[in-house]
Amino acid sequence: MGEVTASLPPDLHPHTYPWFVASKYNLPPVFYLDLWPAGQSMVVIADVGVAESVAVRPSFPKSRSVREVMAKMLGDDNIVIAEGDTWKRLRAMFNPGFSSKHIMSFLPSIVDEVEVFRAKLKEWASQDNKVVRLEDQITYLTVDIISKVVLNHPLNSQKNSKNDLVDGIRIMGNWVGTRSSSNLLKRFSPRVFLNGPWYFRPKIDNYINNVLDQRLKNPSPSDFDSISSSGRKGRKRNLIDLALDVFISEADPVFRERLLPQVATFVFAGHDTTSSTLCWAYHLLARNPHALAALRAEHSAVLGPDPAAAPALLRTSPHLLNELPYTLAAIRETLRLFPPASTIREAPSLSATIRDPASGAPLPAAPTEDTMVWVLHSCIHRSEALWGPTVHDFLPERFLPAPRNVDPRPGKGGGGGGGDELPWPENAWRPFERGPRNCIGQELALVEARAVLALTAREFDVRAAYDRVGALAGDGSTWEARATSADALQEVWGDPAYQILQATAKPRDGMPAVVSFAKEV
Ligand code: HEM
Repeated sequence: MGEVTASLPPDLHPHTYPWFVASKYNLPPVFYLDLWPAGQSMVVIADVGVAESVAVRPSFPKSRSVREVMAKMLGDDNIVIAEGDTWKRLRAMFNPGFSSKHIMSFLPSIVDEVEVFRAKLKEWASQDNKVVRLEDQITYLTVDIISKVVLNHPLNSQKNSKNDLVDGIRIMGNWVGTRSSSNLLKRFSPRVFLNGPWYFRPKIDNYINNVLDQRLKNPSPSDFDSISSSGRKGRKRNLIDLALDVFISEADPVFRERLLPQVATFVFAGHDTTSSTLCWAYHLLARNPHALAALRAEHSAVLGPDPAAAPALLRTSPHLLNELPYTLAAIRETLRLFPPASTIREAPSLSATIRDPASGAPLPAAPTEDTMVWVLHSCIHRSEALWGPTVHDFLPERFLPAPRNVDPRPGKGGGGGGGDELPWPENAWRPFERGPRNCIGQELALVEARAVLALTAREFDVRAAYDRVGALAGDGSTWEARATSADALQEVWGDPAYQILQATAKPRDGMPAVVSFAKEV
């Protein structure tokens, strides 16, 4: 392990290391990793069949370490860590609010927020070579969107980035990264205490409580009308309305107390993974001109030649978002290469339920007491055995239906026009996990990501600029506390952009980037 860590950046996300360990020692797709004293020992699951028998049938409970962190950050019994009947009731209450039809009814509000972001891109592109922290900026966009979807509350953090909710959630994300750091000095530094939930949770709770008070006093605000996906005007139901329905029908006396952690969880889980995904999408598109060209061509074909007319068109014809298969494929491919999350479970004993992936025989004794059972998306998504020799390449085509699911790059088996069919193994794409505890917000994430790319990718080139990270020193971002040391190794898979742990997996240093007006690719 020491040799592997020495060859990688010290702040690399813990979910990336096992891939390198497995490759170096040619390990099977299920193996133990003992990280003591730096962390809890774990069973790494990089086999799709075994992943299914941990997360899908049956679906084992979330691991103790995840429960502890999430409870501290967002409150006990929040939907991500709740189990049994408590979880079932919450999931049933909120599922309808995340159906694709329901999510599409929010598209006009999403487009409004993307327009604010688009104006900012325009401003940055007009300033010669300005460097921005892309992750910060996209987070303001995604947190504003989730606040509208959950609470119908305009956070306006894109226009004024400071408020207790956004600051608190971001600084606590930092706390998660530092408290799990393999650097023990960092892990036990006073900063960990000061940036932790002890200080920020009350602020976050207070902010949400104030919004909830207003909402509960006024359950039917007049600004609820929206254009539905069918084009009809109707009343949009925020997640909070769905919860209110249950409150009214069941007269639940502890409703308010239980609602707070759910709202905090939706705001947290609903912005940060989507924001990283968009950073990676811009980055990968910039590095892969063939994909950027195909994406732009699709936008022109479906949304018309004038990018400035696209926001109005999407507001009145939300269904057009479903006619962008290449854009969706590009987002799926982004999530394959840079999955922002995964699932860590607690299984009583793996031998009781799972079979050896190679022989199909029951596993020999595989004790899992006090062990994290980690379905590792970063290993499954980068397995050459599953995805073939192009596993590290960005090829959205693999997610297109036949006959378009071929490698389009010259010389790849098709005599200059592409030709090799790209594998997409069943169940091996699992960024939202699968089974009953899969991501409730996946439809929202995919709608948001498509809307952002559809309304910005044609007009702007957005490029990571790690060589300019110094220009961001002193910018007051929460990223400053985690700035990568200039002496440290700064590349993984030949890319200066790699994932670090900051609540979820985020691009290091918040992805310094330069925005310019689009050139032909
Ligand atoms: C690209 C964006 C996203 C990714 C990659 C992602 C990924 C995941 C994953 C892997 C899980 C399973 C976690 C586990 O088993 O411990 C999960 C669960 C969850 N996600 Fe997401 N997520 C995304 C966006 C969202 C959004 C927009 C929301 C909106 C509120 C959301 C809300 C949740 C919730 C509430 C759960 C827990 C569901 C349950 O246990 O019933 N996520 N997500």
